[in-house]
This record gives sequence, C-alpha cells and structure tokens, in this order.
Amino acid sequence: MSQSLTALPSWHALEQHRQSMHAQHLRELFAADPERGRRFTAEGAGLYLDYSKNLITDETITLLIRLAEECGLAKRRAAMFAGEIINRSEGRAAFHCALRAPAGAVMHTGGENVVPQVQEVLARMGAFVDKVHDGRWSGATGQRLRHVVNIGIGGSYLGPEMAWRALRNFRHADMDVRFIANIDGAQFLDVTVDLDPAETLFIISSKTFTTLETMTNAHAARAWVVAKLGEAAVARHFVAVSTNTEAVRAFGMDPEHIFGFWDWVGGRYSMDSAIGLSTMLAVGPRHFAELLAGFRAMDEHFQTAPLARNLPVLLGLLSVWYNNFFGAQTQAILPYAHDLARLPAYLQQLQMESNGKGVDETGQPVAVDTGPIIWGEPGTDGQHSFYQLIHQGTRLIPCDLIGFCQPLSPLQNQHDLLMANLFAQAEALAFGKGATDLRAEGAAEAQIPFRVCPGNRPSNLLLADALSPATLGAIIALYEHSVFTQGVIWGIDSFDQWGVELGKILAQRVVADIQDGGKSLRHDSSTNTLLQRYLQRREGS
Ligand SMILES: O=P(O)(O)OC[C@H]1O[C@H](O)[C@H](O)[C@@H](O)[C@@H]1O
Repeated sequence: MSQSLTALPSWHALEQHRQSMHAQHLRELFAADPERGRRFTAEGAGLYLDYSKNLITDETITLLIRLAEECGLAKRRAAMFAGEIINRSEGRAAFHCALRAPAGAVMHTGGENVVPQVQEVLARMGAFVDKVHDGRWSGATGQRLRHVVNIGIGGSYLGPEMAWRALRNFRHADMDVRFIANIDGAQFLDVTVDLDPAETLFIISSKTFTTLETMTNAHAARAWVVAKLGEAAVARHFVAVSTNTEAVRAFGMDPEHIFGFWDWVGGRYSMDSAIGLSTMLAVGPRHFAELLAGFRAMDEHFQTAPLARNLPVLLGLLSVWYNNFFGAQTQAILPYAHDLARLPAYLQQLQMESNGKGVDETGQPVAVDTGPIIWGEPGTDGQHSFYQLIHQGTRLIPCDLIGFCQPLSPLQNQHDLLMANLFAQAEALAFGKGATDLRAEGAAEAQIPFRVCPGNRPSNLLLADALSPATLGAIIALYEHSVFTQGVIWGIDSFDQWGVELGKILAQRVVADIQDGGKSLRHDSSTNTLLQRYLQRREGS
C-alpha cells in the first residue's frame, strides 16, 4: 500500500499542486474570494468547522478527496462499521462505534450482535451509579462514598480524566473523582493524602488487567483500605473495569463488581465503554447517555456526509496535507476552554499511539511520514508561552483552535474576552502583519524585521454552542474518525500499539536486576553504569 500510495495519480497531482502553492498567501486567497470564509466551512453533529484559514484552494480539496477515494476510504469506513477485522496485526475488529449504538440497533462482529451486551453493561453501570449516588451502595462502615479514585493508565485514564474536567458543569453534587495513573508513589500519596478510606471507592480500570502501573497501584490501594477498614471492606470499596475477567477474579474481586468490555475496543477508544464508569459516577447516567449520543451523531455524520463536507474526513485530509506535502512534524491542539485542559493529552494518545507507525498493514516500511506529533495547551495560556514560535518561528505548525459560543462558567465579560482571543489568534496566524503596516503605524525602522509577523500559518477553527456532554462526545468521535481517515491514507494499522511493548519487557528485567542488588547486570555499559549508580545512591547519604 505505502509504495503504491506515492504512485497514486492523486498523490502525484497533490505534489505538483503543492508546488503551485509556494507563492500563495492567505491574504491574497481571502482578497481574491470574499466568500472564502463562508465557503470553506462544514457542519455536523453540532460542530461548525471553519477551515478557510488553511493553505488550500478548491483544487486542494478536490485532490485530497480524490486521494481519499483512491485509498478506498469509503470501503474501509464501511468495514469498520461492519465490525470487520480491520486491526489485522492483532486479528481484531475496531468496533468502538458499537459502544454508542442505540439500544435495539444491530451491530455484528465475529458473527454476533454486540449491542445487547453493550446495553447490558450500560444498564449495570447505571444501576450501580444510582446506588452510589443515593447511598444504597455505601462504604463498609455505612458512610456515603463521596470520593472515587480511578486507578488506570493510558486509555484507561486519559479519557476519564479529560471528561471529568470537561464536564465540570454537569457533575453530580458532592461527587469527587480523582485519578492515579503513574507508578510513582508521589501520585498515590498526593491523591490520597486527604481521603478517608471509609468514603472512598476505587475503580481499577485496565483492559488487560496486567499493566504494571495499574496492578501496583491497585495493590497499594487495597493495602490502604485494608489497613483502616479490614479485609472485609474490599468488596464495598473496589470495583473493576476490564476485558480480562479471569485476572480480576484472581485479584480477589467478586464477579458482580466487574464491568466488562471487549477486545474489539482499543484502550484509546474506550472512554465510552465501561472505562467511563468514573465519568458516569461524576455526571450521572443521563449525561453519560448524552455523551454517547454526541459520539453517535458524529458517527452518523462520518458515515453519511459527502466527503467534501465531512468533518472528520476534512480534518484528517488536512493533517495529511501538512504532514506529507509541507513537512509539518507537529500539530497543535489549542482549546479556548479551560475545561478542555486535558484534551491535548487525550488526543496525544489517540493520535500518536494510533498513527505512530513505520510499517504499513502488510508489514512493509511506509514510504511517507505518518502520524504527526500532537501537543497543545488551552488558550489563552499558550499565547503567553509558545505561540511566539508558531507566529514567527521557522516551523510550520498547523493549529486546531476550539471554542464555544456559550459560557458555562460566566464571569463578568470574561467569555467575550476569551473568544476575542481565539478569533484574533486565528486572524493573526493567517494574515500576520507586514512591514508596510508597521511603518504606517510609525514603528522604528530598526525594529521592523523583528516585528513582522509573516502570517500564512494555517489553522482550523472548531466552534460549538456549549461544552455539553453531547458536544464532548462529538468532538472525541470527530478526532477518532480523523485519525482513522489518516490511517487509511497511509495504509497503516491504526489500532495496534506494538511499539510500547519493548519498554515494558525491559522494565521487568531491570526490576529483577534492582531486586537482586545489581549482582548480575547484563545490559550495555551505559545502562549498567546507571543502575550501579542508582543502587549505590538510592538510600541517600
Ligand atoms: O487498560 P490497560 O490494559 O491497563 O492498558 C493501559 C494502556 O497501556 C498500554 O501500554 C497501551 O500502550 C495503551 O494503549 C493502554 O491504554
């Protein structure tokens, strides 16, 4: 696939078209077409995308759509929604869209309609959440469980933490949710410092239930609860979310307290599965259902909107455009919403673990660059930190700017000020400020080279009415399907993650070395020396 990608007629045409874009500036493109800011827009699932401030013309979009067609995007999309084994290296479907299918829908994978199982788990989650909220499920001493600690990492953490913050305005009164992911004891101690075990519920979230960090923290939590409340308290204070029910049982947990999901849900695609139990505890079953409805609305848009008006397709193709035809190595996610502070971290895993691949689906080395580096911070914080490089540095950094028309946390006129910054940044990136304007304003001649902002820096602007559960679901599904679109173009498996395994295996070996005091170090000279120094100094002086 990857060899033939660069041989596709559309790829070739895009390369030539890219040459013709050298002389184009967004200032001229906008001047030449007064409708540009209205034409290069698309809407779906409650999201409005303005992609007019990209380095594109009509021809760019035509060619990118042709590329998607030549790469078989529609067929691949149909295969994903049909539950086919599209994660070939792991022999699995990538069927996360079934997690948000409406009750009564029929979605088969492996010859089975999975919707009833999905609905059954959702119903059990809902019943459990209701019991915790109304106190029918209390701690071992009969006290209300007011604190929830989700122990999990990667896909079993980033989505729930992002959603906990994003849905701050929808939280159930007096439910506090916290997260322990890192194996560093600092996080465990920090999160639990002011907690009373009698009021704390732990959710052990792990798809595999073998992840070192999660298992280690789960045992620490168990010991912490048992020390204060005794062994019998474990059943009231621990529940698990996993696909590996055997391992959960071996951990000593009652099968009744396990919320399952399935191997066709990738970790980074699982925040809308039972991995979202902490989210449901935070916002309640009704808001969780709205979140799922938002995902579903974007699934429907992705399946039915024409490619040229299809939000995930456009975002995905624009990423390919900059990644492969402009050599852009990174992409910034800049939410103008403090509540989306963890969205960049969430999208880092979603995009970089999915598309950070060097071979195609057949195992052949890819011929072009794949997944870009994703990073970002909320605006306006970033403006006072790294935007300098975006505006005047030497690198091209396509930006996704995300904002909301209605403030859920109104405070004086601060939302207007926030949104003014969002619109102004997109404008400044695109149009910059030239020497002529600076001179007209009387800028000192010696300063002009330093003050010129070249502009022509691309951005997407994503606008929604309010950061509701449904909007959040739509935004996440938008990026899921954008990642999928990119993966289809590059011909890679976006649903495996073999690259993370080596470090895990080596860590186990190093643990053994540390435990035997470094008696038989068999690493390279650097690792051996580092381990010796660590072993000598770890007790302090
Ligand atoms: O949910 P778990 O099985 O504990 O996995 C947690 C995370 O760890 C792995 O190393 C993978 O890189 C992630 O994709 C996964 O989300």
